[in-house]
Amino acid sequence: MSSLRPEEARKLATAASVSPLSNCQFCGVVISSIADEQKLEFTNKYKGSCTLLCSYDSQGVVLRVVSDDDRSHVLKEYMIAADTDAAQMGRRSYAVSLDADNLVLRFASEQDQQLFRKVVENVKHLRPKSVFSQRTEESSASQYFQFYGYLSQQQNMMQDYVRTSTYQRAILGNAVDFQDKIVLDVGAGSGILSFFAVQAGAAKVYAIEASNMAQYAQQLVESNNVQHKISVIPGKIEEIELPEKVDVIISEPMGYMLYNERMLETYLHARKWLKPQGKMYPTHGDLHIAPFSDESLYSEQYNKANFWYQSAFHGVDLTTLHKEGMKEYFRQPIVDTFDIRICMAKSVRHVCDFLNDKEDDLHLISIPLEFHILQTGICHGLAFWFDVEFSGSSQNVWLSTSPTAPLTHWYQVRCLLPMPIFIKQGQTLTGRVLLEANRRQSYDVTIDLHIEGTLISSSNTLDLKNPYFRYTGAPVQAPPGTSTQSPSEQYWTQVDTQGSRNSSSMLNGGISVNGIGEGMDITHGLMHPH
Ligand SMILES: C[S@@+](CC[C@H](N)C(=O)[O-])C[C@H]1O[C@@H](n2cnc3c(N)ncnc32)[C@H](O)[C@@H]1O
Repeated sequence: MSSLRPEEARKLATAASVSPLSNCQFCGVVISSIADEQKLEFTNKYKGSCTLLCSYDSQGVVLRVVSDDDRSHVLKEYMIAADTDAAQMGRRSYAVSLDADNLVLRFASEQDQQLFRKVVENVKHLRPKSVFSQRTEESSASQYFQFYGYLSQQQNMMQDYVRTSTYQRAILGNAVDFQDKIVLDVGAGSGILSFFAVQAGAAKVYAIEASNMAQYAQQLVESNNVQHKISVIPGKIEEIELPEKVDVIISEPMGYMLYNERMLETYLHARKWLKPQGKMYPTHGDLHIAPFSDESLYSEQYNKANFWYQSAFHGVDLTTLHKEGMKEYFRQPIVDTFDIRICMAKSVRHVCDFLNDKEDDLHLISIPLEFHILQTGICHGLAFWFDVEFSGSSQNVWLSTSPTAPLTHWYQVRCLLPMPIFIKQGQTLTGRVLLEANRRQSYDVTIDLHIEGTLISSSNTLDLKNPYFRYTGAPVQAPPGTSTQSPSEQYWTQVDTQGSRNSSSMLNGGISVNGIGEGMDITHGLMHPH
């Protein structure tokens, strides 16, 4: 029989996310001490069963033992501290060394034993590591959540008009999926998506945010008077508890090249809270991959590395580092935008199904490639972009980061080959992209390309965590060599030369235009020489 009140049990179960822990108690506990360690003989320490009263203080947990028959006075007081030795014994018992006593606590139920274990682990900081902390270096996580704790970073995303408006349209355009529903916002940030869910009629939104932004989200919730609808829960999705399952999960977990930040895993993890037939907004993501040709990008990187090719830089020979310099530059994925006509073949699409894919499917992603080359040229690497789709009951909405769509803060990403390959129209380029997740919340990206029927191949491994942000804001240039007509003639054709001819003849006829007229011979100035 458990004496733990339901709300206390819940708090203990969520020990990792609730701080400070509240007090709790276990009754019906039989306490034995080890009489003979060799023979594993136990003697009852106290007559009958006892109640353990646990209360937290700064040093750990104070454990008071009272008899179940007479609770009026404390039989013994122990301290469970970080260095307390403790171990589970079977399903209902726990061995613990407290002061000079080696005790075995036999609990009334398995559940009690498990909850007690959480109490001990929490004190000892031995609580089982969450999925998130298992896969993430501590330094990476703290830097990551510090970044998202800045209002300016949330603002940066919120001000991506294409992104934010598309989310709002996807949610409001499918209000039927939100009306009176329970919603989970994974990585709520400022809470903007939670507000959209409320606008669409949600009954309740759980907004989970691991960074300090959770406090600001709470302020926005209160100042917008929706505290009865939006419940901000600070913490990581992998570590928090919800009081109920949800109908819809909303999130914006996409990083560069879709997978950077590894937040998609968090999004998939959150499905443990989704009711059967529940909805995911967005529902799936498509990663597009295409071979590209861009000599100017290639030579820009190559020439930067050539700095290390100097044999007398201020009198110092740098050339020994040239190879490493080259490697470093070519390990950086390039983040910027481009004209899609640099792509030499139709993109290959790799789908991530947010409703069905498993979290660990994203640990190693292998994407086979087959491109049918549309234009002869030098392939300098692979270009990547992604789209996500919100499959709603009323309508499907797409958010695209394609070079053919309006620019977003995800731009596009290109991975260069240090050794580009010449390929002809009609040839087939095969190979694969391998995305290997790392503990820095990112991926090592290996690209392998091979021209079918030849011995020509090229490969590279890049570090997605350390991209080169190349975007300058300058308008995208058409790739050289794409004009099939005279651009000069094309320009003048679209200018209304006929209109200016008409006005000049009117001037010749003596009619004043804009006050310029009689007596002034300006006709040749208005005429086009043909
Ligand atoms: C790309 S931002 C999106 C913020 C907001 N939903 C929006 O659309 O403007 C992702 C947010 O998720 C949070 N986040 C990332 N991983 C998380 C996790 N495991 N648990 C909770 N929050 C997380 C980050 O701190 C960040 O604020």
